[in-house]
Amino acid sequence: MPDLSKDSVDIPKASREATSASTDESPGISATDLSEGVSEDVAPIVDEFMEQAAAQNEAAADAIPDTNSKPGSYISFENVSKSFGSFVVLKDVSFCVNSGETLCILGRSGVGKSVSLQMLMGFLKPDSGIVRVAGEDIAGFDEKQMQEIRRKVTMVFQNGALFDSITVGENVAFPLRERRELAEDQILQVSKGLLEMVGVAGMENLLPSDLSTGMKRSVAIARALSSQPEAILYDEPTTMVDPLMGHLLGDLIQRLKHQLHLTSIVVTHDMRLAKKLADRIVFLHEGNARFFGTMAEMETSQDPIIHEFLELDELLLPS
Ligand SMILES: Nc1ncnc2c1ncn2[C@@H]1O[C@H](COP(=O)(O)OP(=O)(O)OP(=O)(O)O)[C@@H](O)[C@H]1O
Repeated sequence: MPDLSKDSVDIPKASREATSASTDESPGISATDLSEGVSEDVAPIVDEFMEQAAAQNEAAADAIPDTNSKPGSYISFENVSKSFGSFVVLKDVSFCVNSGETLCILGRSGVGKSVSLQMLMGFLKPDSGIVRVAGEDIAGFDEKQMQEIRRKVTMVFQNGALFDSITVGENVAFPLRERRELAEDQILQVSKGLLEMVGVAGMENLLPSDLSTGMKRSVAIARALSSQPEAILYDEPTTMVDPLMGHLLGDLIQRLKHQLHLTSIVVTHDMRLAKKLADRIVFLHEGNARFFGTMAEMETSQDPIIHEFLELDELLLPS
């Protein structure tokens, strides 16, 4: 099996405290289970690539400084405010995501969900408050420092944001080529395997314009994985796709979390997805983080605004 690591680092097995609040942990699953269904010729290299990513993510979690003797959050908003002119979008908003956990950001249209993601990526700056990513306060970061953060935290946009003029395979290979750590044949094998893993096998030679919305999103996830990120931010991953594709994308995000110890933030209107994925939820309403807690806590909340939101969802999407 090829040694994928340029600087072969002996990463210690993570000994950190388990911080996940979810009830569906799958401790028996390893990174290699992700390559189930990947063709035999590329499975070994994909397994090794994924094991390397999982080990890096465990080491990254260990590297987050503790806060008050507790494991620190990988991502947090601390009293963040953001306005455009006189229009206040976020007012003193706080929430956090621990390493390996999934946070879902919920709320009606226009409450600042996408603005929050853009601040985490450094595309927008907060007016006040602290935005912490990978444990670091990024408020004062310049573009070069943000590029370093974007190596660790990547975003999957609604439209996939693929490069239109190059093939699907080249899109997925792009981050691998940039890193210059693999030989060309290894790059092709990893790209092929990642596409098979996310359910779009054999599409390497197509252009993004040949794909459906759901397929573009799957390819965008494969491209995100090829950069071995520590965290992925998903903007409305199941919007505008059919229920089956939505289900497949949800399952994929879930498997990546468990098998790669990926930290995830999912902006969604899809309560079924939130129920499936969220360790915690932040519910934005009129500029405030109206609720921050688990789905079970949200469902038993006495807050009339939360009630109304959940009831409306039941009406629109009866189970
Ligand atoms: N760059 C910008 N300049 C001015 N206003 C902006 C900018 N970006 C976002 N806004 C405004 O901020 C508000 C929040 O936008 P945002 O896209 O975060 O909403 P959202 O919660 O993601 O909504 P949706 O669920 O409809 O996508 C909106 O009123 C939007 O018009």
